[in-house]
Amino acid sequence: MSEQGAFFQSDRVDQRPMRHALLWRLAGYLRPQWAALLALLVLMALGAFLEVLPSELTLRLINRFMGQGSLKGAAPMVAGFFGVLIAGFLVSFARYFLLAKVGQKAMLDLRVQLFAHLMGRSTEFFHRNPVGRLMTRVTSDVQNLNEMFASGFVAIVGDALSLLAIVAWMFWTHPGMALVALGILPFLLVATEVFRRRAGEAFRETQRRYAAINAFLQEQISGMGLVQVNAQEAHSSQQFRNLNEDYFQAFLRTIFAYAVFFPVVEFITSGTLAALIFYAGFKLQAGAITWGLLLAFIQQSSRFFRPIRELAERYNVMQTALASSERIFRLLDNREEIPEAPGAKPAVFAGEIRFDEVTFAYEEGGRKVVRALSGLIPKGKRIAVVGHTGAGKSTLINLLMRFYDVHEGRITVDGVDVRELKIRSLRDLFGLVLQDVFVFSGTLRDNIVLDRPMDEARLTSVLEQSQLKDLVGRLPQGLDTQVGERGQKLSAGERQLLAFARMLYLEPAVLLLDEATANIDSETEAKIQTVIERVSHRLTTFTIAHRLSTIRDADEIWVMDQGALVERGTHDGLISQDGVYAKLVRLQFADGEAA
Ligand SMILES: Nc1ncnc2c1ncn2[C@@H]1O[C@H](COP(=O)(O)OP(=O)(O)OP(=O)(O)O)[C@@H](O)[C@H]1O
Repeated sequence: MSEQGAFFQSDRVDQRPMRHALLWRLAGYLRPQWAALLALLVLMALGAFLEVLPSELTLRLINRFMGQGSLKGAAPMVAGFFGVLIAGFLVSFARYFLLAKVGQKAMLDLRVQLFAHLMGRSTEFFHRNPVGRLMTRVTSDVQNLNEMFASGFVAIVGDALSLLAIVAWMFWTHPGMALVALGILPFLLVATEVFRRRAGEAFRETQRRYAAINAFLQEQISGMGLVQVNAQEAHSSQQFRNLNEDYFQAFLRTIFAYAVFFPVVEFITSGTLAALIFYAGFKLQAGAITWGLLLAFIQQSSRFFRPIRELAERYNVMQTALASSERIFRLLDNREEIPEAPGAKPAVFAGEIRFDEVTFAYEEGGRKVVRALSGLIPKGKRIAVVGHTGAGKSTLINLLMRFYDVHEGRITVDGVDVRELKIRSLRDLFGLVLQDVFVFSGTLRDNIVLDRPMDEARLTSVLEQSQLKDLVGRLPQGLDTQVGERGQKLSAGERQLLAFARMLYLEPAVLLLDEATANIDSETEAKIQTVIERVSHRLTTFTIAHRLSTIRDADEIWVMDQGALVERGTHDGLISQDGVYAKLVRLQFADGEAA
């Protein structure tokens, strides 16, 4: 299956989800706005009443004044007629505004809830769910729900009230004529049902194709550099073209269904009008009805068809929205999170962090990435981890920070299992500097301080310590320089220095460092080394080292191989052992790096 195919598959939901449960849950988002909903109901009832009133007035005006051959005394009725029209306008305005407000407010709550929920998911969850798909949940799926609130739920009640008012008026005025007008119903229902089936599937297909275009765009634009470097432009353009062609075809099928449905409804409507006039002709001849009544009936009949036609359209909107809500609720029900023990304690690090026979695999029953690893990180010491690519070094950081939980063994901070500690306080112990530094769009200052309280003195000292002072001095707007999305305006080395500044501002107890392997010029490299030197005198450091030259002074070096700790000791000790570490050093030396 193609990637897009997989995307559709994963986004496809049962078209017949448990509707009642879904609707009930959705209604929960409207419940806090019960007062506005009540007002809407009143407005809709009023609107339905105001819709039949003009016909009643027409009937009376014609019967009374056409019969008497003069318009004397008609002024109050005509004024009343205009009054009703103006009131109808005002009610319709208030109804529209309130309806949109209720829908948007519900969406606001849902989007905020979704984002908060996303922030609570585990790292594993994000590894398994592509960004594009999660974006769709919070944006277009929520938008579909808005359609449902705006033109679904509440509007259906409005349509039903209108229908009720019209039918009631018809029967009250002339039951015989009402029955003729209602004779249209079976035909209209059959046409609507056929349309609903045809258009419904085409409409959902359009939505899926549109989601695929979004997902493709998201991926391609984020990876545009790679597309251009690998001369993939033509291929990508073709893929994009294919996706759009699919969307176009699906859209045409939807439009076809609409294009057939509306003329059919017009035809049925005209037929009914003809029947009504035919029937009324006999009645008029017999003097059983008046001209006014006939005209008022014709007026109401055309109003009567509108809500029915709209109910058919709204059905499709409801279907799409239900599918979206199913996906949204599936996300909201996702419980993949790192659990915090009920009586979790705040983390205190005064002595040591210990890995105790730790074993871990990323997937249940999968390959063990860390195997029975034991080791000690004493406060104030420098521990370095080395090993081949994929040996499991970064995984140790993931476990320390509790992005994942160990499967066997335990990790303790001053003797307390990390699973017994408050997650926030555990993570606050660590200052993380990874190879791939994430920079948010915003200023340099925002990126260092993040959401922590602003402290100018501390910031100045941090700039000094992290060797960022020169860079800030060179920039025309200094700390207020916008760094661009993902920090594009900074070099890899500058981003590293920024990560150090961010970490130092946090004042953590332990520095977790995954050394950058990216090409950094020797001047920046030297700066980074100076920062590390300074920091390591104050903090406990746990470094994943790629350049072995940088860890000669480490208090202990852990050598990992396929998840296991195979050697440990100081640089000199390990060199004299002439084992794996000595071999790694020789290899790097041969590669041209000073060992
Ligand atoms: N999220 C993940 N899901 C599944 N497997 C993973 C995940 N992250 C890492 N792995 C696998 O776990 C193993 C160890 O990865 P880890 O990142 O710890 O290695 P490393 O020693 O840090 O490598 P490098 O030096 O290249 O950064 C690798 O084989 C990797 O493919």
